[in-house]
Amino acid sequence: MTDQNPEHAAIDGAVREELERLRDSIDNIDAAVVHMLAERFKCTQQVGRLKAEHRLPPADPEREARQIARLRQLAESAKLDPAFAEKLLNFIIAEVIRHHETMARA
Ligand SMILES: O=C(O)C(=O)C[C@]1(C(=O)O)C=C[C@@H](O)C=C1
Repeated sequence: MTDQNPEHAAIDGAVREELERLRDSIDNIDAAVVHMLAERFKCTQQVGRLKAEHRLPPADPEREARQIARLRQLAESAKLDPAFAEKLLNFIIAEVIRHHETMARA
């Protein structure tokens, strides 16, 4: 059944506009996240090279513990779920360690 009420059509239009505006912001934020991650990986690539050259272990669990504690605090003050922030950092670091291990083998 189609809605014939023109007032509803106007509301739908406003909702669609609001959705589009929010999605534009989401797309901008996602682009910023990708660019920031790319910069982070450029840094960790250099760390990986340094570690491989000097035979240092790919992972540093003490450094990770400090990063996680710091990020959880930042998340809390930003009203972001600290558990989510921790999971995200662990996910990123796991990928970095994988890269470091590949470099150490090369
Ligand atoms: O700081 C280091 O030693 C790194 O190798 C970088 C990094 C990170 O991605 O932040 C990755 C692996 C380590 O376990 C700790 C931190």
